[in-house]
Amino acid sequence: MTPAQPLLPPADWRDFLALTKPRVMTLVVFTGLCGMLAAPVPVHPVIGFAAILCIALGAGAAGALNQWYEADLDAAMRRTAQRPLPAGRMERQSALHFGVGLGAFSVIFMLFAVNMAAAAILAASILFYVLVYTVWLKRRTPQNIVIGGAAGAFPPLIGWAAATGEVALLPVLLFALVFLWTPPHFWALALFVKTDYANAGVPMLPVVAGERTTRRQIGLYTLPMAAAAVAPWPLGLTGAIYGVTALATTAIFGGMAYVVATRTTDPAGDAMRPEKRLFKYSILYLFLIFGALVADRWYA
Ligand code: HEM
Ligand SMILES: CC(C)=CCC/C(C)=C/CC/C(C)=C/COP(=O)(O)OP(=O)(O)O
Repeated sequence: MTPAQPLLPPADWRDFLALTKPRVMTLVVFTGLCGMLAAPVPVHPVIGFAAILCIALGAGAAGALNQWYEADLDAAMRRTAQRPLPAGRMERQSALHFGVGLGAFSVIFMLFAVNMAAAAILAASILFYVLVYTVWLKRRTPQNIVIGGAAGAFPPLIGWAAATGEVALLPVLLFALVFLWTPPHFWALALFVKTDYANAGVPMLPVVAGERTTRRQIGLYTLPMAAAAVAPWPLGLTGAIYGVTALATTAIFGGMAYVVATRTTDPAGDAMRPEKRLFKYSILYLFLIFGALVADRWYA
């Protein structure tokens, strides 16, 4: 008979918050909010608040279920070893119950307080992140983040659907923008935390295909991403505030991606490696471009 495992002390609220990956969630919520505010239909503030709350809770639930499933990987990586499960501050079961409960609540609340379309897309994005990305693809293929990254591209569609009850060309282009943005965003980071993924046995592109291929792929994905970013203006879906901001911020993104794509060695003395600069800018970029979308709708 094996001795009973000692029970962990009850986890702190901060540990439950950490399960929701709150820093990544800020951008997920922001793109959802902007998708909602860019819709041609004004939303009642209470409905709008409920929709954004549901996106935040749903994304948080997805983050918790991701951490429940991959506590072993998180334990093997320096960047993630201090999360509540690998650090031993929480039982795995607690993370599972928290994730399932929060996810179910977010979808049901969205259904009754907002509408069916928004609830259905929210449910799809939670399931996509947890089942398609985390369970199915992450440990199997370096294309994991290309396909699985679709989960993080849904929020602008959810926001739009919350306002209008349907989807349209503009939110589909916003989905495409975030979808095509994800590989440069993530692979830029993966270039400088490559050893972490190698240690954990996760087949991320720099580990499996090497640095040169990863750099080239970052450059390649940036081209259709730029097209998706700028397209709403010539298509007449937005005005010049969005168009000019998209052109300028995307040109900067393109320039940085070009440097990353064509760099072969890590030059000594470079204070910040180009891929680190691109990763940081990728986050600012989405904030700026989605912010411009709302400014364009409201002030044009
Ligand atoms: C499968 C796709 C993605 C992967 C694998 C990925 C991975 C990562 C990783 C590993 C980090 C760094 C550290 C961390 O905070 O855990 C990060 C940071 C970040 N990601 Fe992503 N990401 C993806 C998609 C997205 C999407 C769709 C968004 C939002 C639209 C996003 C927003 C952010 C933000 C805001 C940060 C900075 C967090 C901070 O300040 O610490 N990511 N991402
Ligand atoms: C609306 C909704 C349900 C959205 C959820 C989708 C979401 C939060 C997408 C962002 C993707 C993300 C955080 C990937 C992190 O990868 P990882 O899990 O491999 O990162 P890690 O190594 O830090 O655990």
